[in-house]
Order: sequence, then structure tokens, then C-alpha cells
Amino acid sequence: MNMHPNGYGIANGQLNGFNNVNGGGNVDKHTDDGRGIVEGNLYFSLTLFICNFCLQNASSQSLFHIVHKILDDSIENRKEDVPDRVACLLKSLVQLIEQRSSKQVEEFKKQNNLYKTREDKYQLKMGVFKTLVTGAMEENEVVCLLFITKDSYESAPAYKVNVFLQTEKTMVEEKKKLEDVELVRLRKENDDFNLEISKLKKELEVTRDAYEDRCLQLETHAMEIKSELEEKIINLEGLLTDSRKKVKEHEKFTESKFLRWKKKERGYKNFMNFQCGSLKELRMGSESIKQEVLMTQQIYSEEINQFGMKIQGLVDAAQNYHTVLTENRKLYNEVQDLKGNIRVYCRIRPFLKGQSKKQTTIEYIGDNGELVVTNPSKIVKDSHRVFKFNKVFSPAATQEEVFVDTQPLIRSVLDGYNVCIFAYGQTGSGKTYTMTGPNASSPEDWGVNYRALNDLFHLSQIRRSSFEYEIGVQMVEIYNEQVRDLLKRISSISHLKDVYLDFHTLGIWNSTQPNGLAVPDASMHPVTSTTDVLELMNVGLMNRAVGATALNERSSRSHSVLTVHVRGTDLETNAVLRGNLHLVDLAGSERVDRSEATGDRLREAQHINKSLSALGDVIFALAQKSQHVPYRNSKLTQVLQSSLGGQAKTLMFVQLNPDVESFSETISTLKFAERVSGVELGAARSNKEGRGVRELMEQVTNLKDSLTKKDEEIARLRVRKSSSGEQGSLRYSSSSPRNSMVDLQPNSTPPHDKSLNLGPKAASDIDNCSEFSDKQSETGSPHSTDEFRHPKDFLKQSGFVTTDGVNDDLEFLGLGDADSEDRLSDISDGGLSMGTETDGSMSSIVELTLFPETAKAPVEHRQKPIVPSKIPRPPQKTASSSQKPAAPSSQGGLIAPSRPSLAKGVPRTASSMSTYYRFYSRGLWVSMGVFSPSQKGSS
Ligand SMILES: Nc1ncnc2c1ncn2[C@@H]1O[C@H](COP(=O)(O)OP(=O)(O)OP(=O)(O)O)[C@@H](O)[C@H]1O
Repeated sequence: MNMHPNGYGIANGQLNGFNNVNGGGNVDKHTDDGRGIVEGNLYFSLTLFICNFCLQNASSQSLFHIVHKILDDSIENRKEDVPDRVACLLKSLVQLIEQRSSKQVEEFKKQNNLYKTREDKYQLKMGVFKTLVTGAMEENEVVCLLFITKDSYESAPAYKVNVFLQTEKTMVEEKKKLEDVELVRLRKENDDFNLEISKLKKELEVTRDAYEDRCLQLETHAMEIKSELEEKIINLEGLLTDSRKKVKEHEKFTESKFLRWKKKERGYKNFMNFQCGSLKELRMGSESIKQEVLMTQQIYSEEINQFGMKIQGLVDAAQNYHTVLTENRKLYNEVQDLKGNIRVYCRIRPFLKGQSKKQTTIEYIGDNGELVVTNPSKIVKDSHRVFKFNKVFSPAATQEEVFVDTQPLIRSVLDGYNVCIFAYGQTGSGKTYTMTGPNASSPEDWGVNYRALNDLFHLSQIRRSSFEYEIGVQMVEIYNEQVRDLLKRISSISHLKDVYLDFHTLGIWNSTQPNGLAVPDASMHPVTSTTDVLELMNVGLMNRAVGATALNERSSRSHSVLTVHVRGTDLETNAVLRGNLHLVDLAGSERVDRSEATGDRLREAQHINKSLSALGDVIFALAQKSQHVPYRNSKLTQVLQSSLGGQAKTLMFVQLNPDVESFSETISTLKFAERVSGVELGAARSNKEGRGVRELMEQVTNLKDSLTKKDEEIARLRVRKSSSGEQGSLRYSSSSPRNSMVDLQPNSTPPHDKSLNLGPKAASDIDNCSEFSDKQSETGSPHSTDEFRHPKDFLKQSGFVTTDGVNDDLEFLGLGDADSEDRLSDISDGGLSMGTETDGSMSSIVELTLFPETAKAPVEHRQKPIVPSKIPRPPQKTASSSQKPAAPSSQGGLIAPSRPSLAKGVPRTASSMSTYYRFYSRGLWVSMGVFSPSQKGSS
């Protein structure tokens, strides 16, 4: 127990216990259920008793503290309803405080009275002292008077009296002084007391005021709480009444329910009894059924076994069916390959950024190349259009996935096949994306071009132990019906920075060239690694004509053709394989109203659309197997002639824009693609030359050289003849067209010149050709370069033909016959004359420049006079045509370039040959033909 400074003892522990009871609210916890209330009340009474005992001993400050605590708790906990016992406690506390304060007031009053009495006492004492002082003074005077009188009377010595008086006086004065000091002290003490009293009075007043205020507050609060409690009590009473009512109702309800349940129980019992009876019956029944079921099961299991065996048979059949189906598919593909159908892969471009809300026209993409398109903005009956291609790539297809399906085709280039891959579709549909890719620096984005070349290098490396491959690249574009070299004047790849582009138009050479050079004047660049290709193609792409239209920010304004020439030598047999891969990124067809093209763009669009329409015409003619295929109507079809009409493997990527606004373009693109997929090119053939064939080819070259020499001799003789005075009515030149072209340039390099690059000399030959052809196109002549190669025109131009008719040289070429017109129509498209001629001239020039080691100096062969002085006529339509012609006297010799229509002894397939040679070599007659591209079917 601690002692409070005021003297009140506080049972701290008890008081703390009380605090816990009130502050912790443990007592209140049990107020919700009856047991809690009882226990709570008991506990509360006990606590109250202890508390009362404690409170009696507690200081007023502690009491105030308790009151504050209770009030703060109730405020803090936001308890609106203060429990009764807490309110009681509060009340008793307030009463105790009131008692204490009234006691204190009384005590203060008592003290005040005490001080007042003391003051009065001191006042009295002071009066007494004053009276005493006055009396003493008077007494002194009296004594003095008495002494004087006594002196006079008793005649006592005066000085003695005086001394005595003086002493007395001093004593009295001293006493007076002491009394004065005492008076002053008492007064001071009185003042101090007064001061203290006034202080105490003030303090008392302040305390009283505070206490009264506090009391007032507490009273007000207590009143409020009381009124609240009263309200709550009223509410609770109301609630209690309600709950009592409800309890009564519930009791009634429960009673009625109970009765009902009783009834039901009885019913259920009856029912259970009944059920038990039936269960017994059922058990008996089920026993009999079980037995029946067992019997049936046995029967079924036997039947199921039989079914199983049958199903097994069916499964086997189904498996076989799958195998057969796979085989069928394989066979179908093989048939397709044999027929040479153009493969068509369809790729759908995803919506670009910001187009996510657009509606798509693509409804279904099947695994086997089915594609269903519809116009979601115009849903009408039968609005779904179904197409089927070799493969359809969804918008989610990656560049890698697209390439994987293309790879086998590309790889066949290394086996000596000619392959053409071209992308077709409206502008902005993703042709460049598929062929080149959006970003050359990231291999994942690489398009077919980069991947194809990369793959070719990779494969050539794998095969390096058995094959030696050389790869060369050309890149041209057809811009506004002009063929331009995109890699012109790159002397070596390491000097790419010095690229200077000279966009002069190139001529298109005969597309039946065995080396596949459609544009031989375009620069050829040997490449040995992917890096070389990347650098070259970057230059090519930079030089390509692109422009912004409303439909594509970087719209290709030209058709680009990347040609990869591959030459492989079998290290074991020395056989040579030649394959060409044309990778064509066509410019997109566009509706000028949508692309908003004007000025240059409009002119470009017109050219693009015109050339694509020409491509459509060619495809249509090929699909219809027409006699005449209009390749010459555009430069594009001339360049692609060998891939569309030859024995190449051709793949077309049909690019689609899924946007509903492009629906009509999508439909026309798909229709075009459908038609393309129906075009049969004939079985692809590998350009494989065995040693024998190569030797024969060399012999042919030698023979041609000898012929040339002979021609020159004849020319010389004729010149001499004419100079000797003989009037020649004809302008005559004995040189062949080949020579005439080569001779256009005085410094032309002979065909056997060994230079790897298209150096100034070798190039000059080719340039001459291109210049020659350029002249035609540049002067705005309506005839294309090929038209110039129409044999008759060409020969007339070059002075081969007299106005009178056909001379011997023409006979030699087999063009002077009656049905030549017939053939010329073929030739005009097939490019016969040039094809034949360039076999030994232009093609070999280009070939020599690309693959220099093949160039063999024909000097030693030239020494041999192998050409007969008189060239025999081609076999006539007689029975003897089948007879073996007489062998020439020489070791080998060219007998005749035979015309198919005349060569009756020649097998049927030879009719597809534009020119047909027979010559004698090593005791054998060898037939050799050059095929016209317009002819289909295999030899
Ligand atoms: N498969 C694809 N995935 C993502 N974006 C693509 C895809 N195909 C095309 N694109 C994007 O579509 C836009 C147009 O593509 P691209 O330039 O290849 O079309 P195009 O058919 O070559 O057009 P044009 O004929 O006008 O040259 C480009 O921004 C391209 O990145």
C-alpha cells in the first residue's frame, strides 16, 4: 500500500484490479447470454464490494482517474450502451467524490474559522499589549511623580532618585522596544497568516470551482448516460416483450411442428415397414434377375468378343486406310510433281498495329490447304467462298514455318533443278515481308531469300566431299517496264561502298538458256558465304524502287527478281549440275482510288497493274493449254517465262490482307491463285550433264566455231568477189546473228574469254546485246527485244536475208521452209533463234564469266576440219527419213539443225524441240534438241 501525499491510503493493487475490471471490459463480455449475466452479476457484486472498500481508501485524484478511465473507455470503444453496473459504479464514484468534496469544503471552512479565531486572538493580544504599554507609561509617570514627591518629602538625595528613575525608564523602554519588536513580528505573522488564508481561500475557490465544474460535467454526463440508459432500457424492454412474444409464437409453431413430425414419423414407420416388405420381395427378385443377368452377361461377353474381333479387323483396316491415305497423298504429290503443277502457298498477313478492331474476311483455315473466306459486312446466302491450295499459312505463321515448307523445293536447286518462287498479292499484303523479311539484321525475321541462300550454303558445305558448288547471284528489278540491274558496278563485295548504280535498261535474253539467265547483261556476283549475300541483297534492296502510298508506307514500286545460279560438279563422275533459283517479289496490284497514287506513283501503279494483268493472261493461256502464250506482253512475263512455261519447279506465295475493306481484292487474288494452281508445267528436269554430254556440247561448240570460221571465209571470198567488180544486188553478211551481235562491238571478247567477273571485256559483249535491245526499247519501238529476235526480222536486220528470199544460211538454220510461219509463231514466244544461237555464244559467255574453269580453249578443235563443206539438207518426209544418214567422212560433224515439223524420222517428243541437231561422233549418230519453252511435256 502506498501513501498518498494527501494522506489518503491507496490500495494500488486493488485499484489496479478495479481498473482492469472496468478498463478491460471483462465483466461486459458475458452480458449476451443468461449464464454470463448471472456470473457477471455475482462477479460484479463481489468486485463492487471490493471496489467500494478500495474506493473508500483511494485518493480523490485516483477516483477522478477512474472516472476518466471509464468515460474514456466508453468513448473510445464507442459503446453507446454503458452497462448498468458500470453506471452504478460511476454513480457511487460520483457520490464518493461529492462526499469527499463536501467534506473538504467543510474542512476548509473549519480552517478558515480557525484562522479567523486566531486572527481575532492576535488582535486581542495586540490590544492587550497596547493597553499594557499605555499602562506602563502611565505607571512610569506616576512612579516619577511619586519619586519626586518622595524626594521632596523625604529629601532623599536627588541623584539617587534620578538614577533609579533612569534605570527604570531604560528598563521600561527596553521592554517597550521588545514589545514593539514582538508586535512587529506578530503583525508580520498576522500578515503572513492573512496572506496564507487568502491564498488558501483562492485555492479553495479555484478547487471548488473546478470541482463544481467537474461535478457539473459529470452530473451532466451521468444524466445523459442515464437518459440514454433509460432509453435503452425502454428499447430493451420493448425488445424483450417482442422476443417473449416471438418465443411464444415459436413455441406454438414448434409444438404444431412436433405434432406434424410425430404424424410423419408414424407415416414413415408404416412406409418403412412396407418398404422392408417390398425390399425383401425385391431382393428375391434381384437374385433371380442377377442370375438372368449373369446368363445374359455370358451371352454378351461372347458377343462382345466376337465384336472385338470384328472391330480389330476394322482397326487394322483403318490403319491400313491411313497408310493408304498417306501413300495416296504422296502419290498425289508425285503426280503433281510429274504434272509440274505450280505449287501455291497462301499466307495471310496479320492485322498491323492499330488495326485490331478491323473485321477479318478469313473464316476458316484448314490443315490441308483449305481456306474459307467471307465478307462479314455483307452476309448473304452462300457468301462463303472455299479455296484449296497446297498450303495455307495463318497470320500467326512465323518466317521459319513458312521457310520449312519451302526448303525441299529450294534444296532441289542443288540437284540441278530450276526453281522459281514468287510472291503475288495486293499491295501491302506482305509479299516483301515473306520474300525478304522486315529486318535483315535479325535472323528470325529473315524472309525466304536470305534463308534460301543460307540453306544452300549450308547444304553445299555438307555435300562438299562429293560435290563442288559455285553460287552466283543476280538481282534485277522491272520498273516501269524497264529491267534494271540492282547490283550494277559492284566490282567486288569488299568494295560495296563504291557502288554506283547505272539504271540503264537491260535486255531480256531468251529464257530457254540452259544456264537460266533471263537477263544475262545483269551483273553476276559470285558468293561464298551468307555474309556476302546479306551485303549484296542489302545493296539490291536499297537500290530497289519503293514509295509511300496510302496502303503501304514502303510500297515496292517494281518487281524484283533475285536469281541464284548454282553450278555443282560431281567430284566422282565430273558430271555437272546447274540449277537456278528465281526469287521474285512482285509489286502489289493496287486500286489507284485506294492507294491514292498520283504523278510518278500513278504511272508506276499503271505499269504494275499492266504487267500483273499480262501475268494473268499468261497464266490463263497456260491453264487453257493454249497454243499461243503471250509472254511478250510484258517484261515480267518474259523474265518469268522459263519458270512459268518451262520445266522448272514453281511455287507461288499468295499473300492476303485479311481486312474486310480488301475483300474484293482478296477474292480476285484467290481466283488468280486458283488458276495458277491449275497450271501444269510438265515434270521438272534436272540440268545434269554427264561427261559424254559435256564432251558432245564441247564438240558442238567447236563445230560452231568452225562454222563461224567458214562463214568468215565465205564472207571474205564474197567481199573479194564484189571488190573485183562483180555487182552484188544484195547486202550480205555471212556472220550469224550471234556474231552480228558480238561484232557490234569491235573490241568484243571472244566467247572463250576466261574472266570471272563481268569485267569490261566480257561485260562489253553482254552490254552490246543489251545496248542493242535497249535501243529498241528506248527508241519507243513497239517491238520488244524478243520481237527483234523474231528470226526473220532479225536476220533481215542483220543482213542475213536477201529481199528475194532465203539464202543458204537461212536454210542452215532451218527457217526457210514453207511452214516456217507456223513455227515462227512458236519461236516468237519461245525465243527459238536466240536460244539456239546463244547456246554457243551468249550463254557460254555468261557461263564462262561465272564458272571460268569450264571454258575450254577450242583452238585445238578448230584445227580439225570437221564441218562438211556441204551441209546436207534435213531429212525429208520420205520413208528414207528413218534411214541412218551417211556418216560423214570426218570424225564427227554437224549434220543439220533439223526442223521438227520436217523431221519425220525423229521421235514424237522431238517435235517440241525448237531446233534439232544430229551429228556424228565417235562412230555414233547423236541427236540433240533445244526445247522451246512454250512447248509442254517431257522428252
Ligand atoms: N506476316 C506478317 N507479320 C507481321 N507483319 C507483316 C506480315 N506481313 C506483312 N507485314 C507488314 O505489313 C506491311 C506491308 O507488308 P509488305 O511491304 O511486305 O507488303 P507488300 O505486299 O510487299 O506491299 P507492296 O506490294 O506495296 O510492296 C509491312 O509493314 C509489313 O511489316
